[in-house]
Amino acid sequence: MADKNAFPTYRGDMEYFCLGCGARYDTTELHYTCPDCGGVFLLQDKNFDALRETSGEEWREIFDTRAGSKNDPLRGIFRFYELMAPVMDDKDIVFLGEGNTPIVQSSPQLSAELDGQKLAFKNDGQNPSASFKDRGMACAFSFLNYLIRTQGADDILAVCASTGDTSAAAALYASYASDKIKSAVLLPQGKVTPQQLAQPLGSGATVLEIPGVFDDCMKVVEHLADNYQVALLNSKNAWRILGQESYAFELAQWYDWDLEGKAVFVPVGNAGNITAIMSGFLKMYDLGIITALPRIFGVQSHHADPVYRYYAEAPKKRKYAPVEVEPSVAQAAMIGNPVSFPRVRYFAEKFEAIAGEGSFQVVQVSEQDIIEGMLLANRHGHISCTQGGECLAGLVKARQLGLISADETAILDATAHMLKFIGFQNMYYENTYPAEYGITPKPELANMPELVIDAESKEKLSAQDYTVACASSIVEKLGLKHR
Ligand SMILES: N[C@@H](CCOP(=O)(O)O)C(=O)O
Repeated sequence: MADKNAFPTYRGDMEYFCLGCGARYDTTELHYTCPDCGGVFLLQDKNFDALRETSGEEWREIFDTRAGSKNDPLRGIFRFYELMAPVMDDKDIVFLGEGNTPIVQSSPQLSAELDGQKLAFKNDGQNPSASFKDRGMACAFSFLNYLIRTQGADDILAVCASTGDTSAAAALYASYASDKIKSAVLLPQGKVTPQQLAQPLGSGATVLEIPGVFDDCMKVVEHLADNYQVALLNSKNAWRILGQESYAFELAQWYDWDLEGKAVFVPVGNAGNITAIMSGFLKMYDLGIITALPRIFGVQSHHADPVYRYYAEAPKKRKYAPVEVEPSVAQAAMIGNPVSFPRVRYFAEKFEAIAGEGSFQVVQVSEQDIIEGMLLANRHGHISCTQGGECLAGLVKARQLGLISADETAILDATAHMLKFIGFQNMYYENTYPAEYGITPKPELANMPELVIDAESKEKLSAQDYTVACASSIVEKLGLKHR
């Protein structure tokens, strides 16, 4: 019987593997891109075969037992330690409560509105900085701690470009992990929500802005990482990808490791998340922990859709090209040149090789569909961000295209907390969208506060009469009946 509190004794031997030229590098230093060809890296465990000595059933039991662990390093994403980044010691692991986010079944009414579709949201906005990025940061910062402990690394400046979630997460974990780590974040001026902007400021990071979009910021931090001593915390950093694989592990565990008839919808921005999710499912499949892969649907807005465009072409005609983005309410995915595109292509091929054609698809949705997807979900008791709304819109689109049936359970990735993106709801209700979004609010969906009594009337009333007048006005508005 596995001990739920025992930190694993297994240690992997991780190496960087370049998807461009196949070069391999050891992990004694941080790499982001291949020094030989500039390609992106994946991290692979040279000892992975040793994990096959444990059966799928035994792994399931180990992870189920650890789910009840009272040992902090194992309480979050690192309960799947052997599958992720098995080089750190327990003392390296940063645990801020990330992971274990719930999968909430859709309300019966929402399912009925969607023609009987089975669906659920995985609420990754319930992570500490209110987005899925915390999964990746927990892993990447734990690895920085490992470098500090094993190699005496000191005075680390963690940098990232961000649309808002990555910077919030990087700043939070940097402020907690070690006094040897400082954080600086680079944001596209005016294109990060006020809530997201407040997060790195509150965590004490240096917050820098430039005019432009996320893609411009990404190029700048890539330049910094190529030429200066900084630690890049975007998902180009392959340690981030490993942490984000935990989304797939948790999802499988939630469904008791049975993924038959499941389809996972993921918004695609910089494409690190869909990469990690596919990688996670493939690892579990490889080890017999799951015996069926779920189908994967990437979703992109028509205002930021390079990955959709690529897969819309017939396989032989496909040619990747970045796009110029236009304003998007799915602001976290407003990215025209996703750095993880080569990783998506790599894992999508593997998915299709195992699960066949149709196991990986990308659908495109409109801005109008995205915001109304969010509003629809939240009116039925969910806490979906605009990216969750994008997934809902993607599900509707997939149904329209006949790509999914009502009986398949769609799990939608609500990547962040709705409150981070609440300004987009307000703009819809107040009908204040700039024309570039291409959104026309439906007046019947608007919901605004109603003043019960004005300040001038209040002035003229005694305290008791004021209470009665307010109550009378409410009675009239709501049509209440006497008891
Ligand atoms: N939407 C992201 C964009 C950067 O993504 P990353 O996963 O590569 O860090 C953000 O929140 O900044």
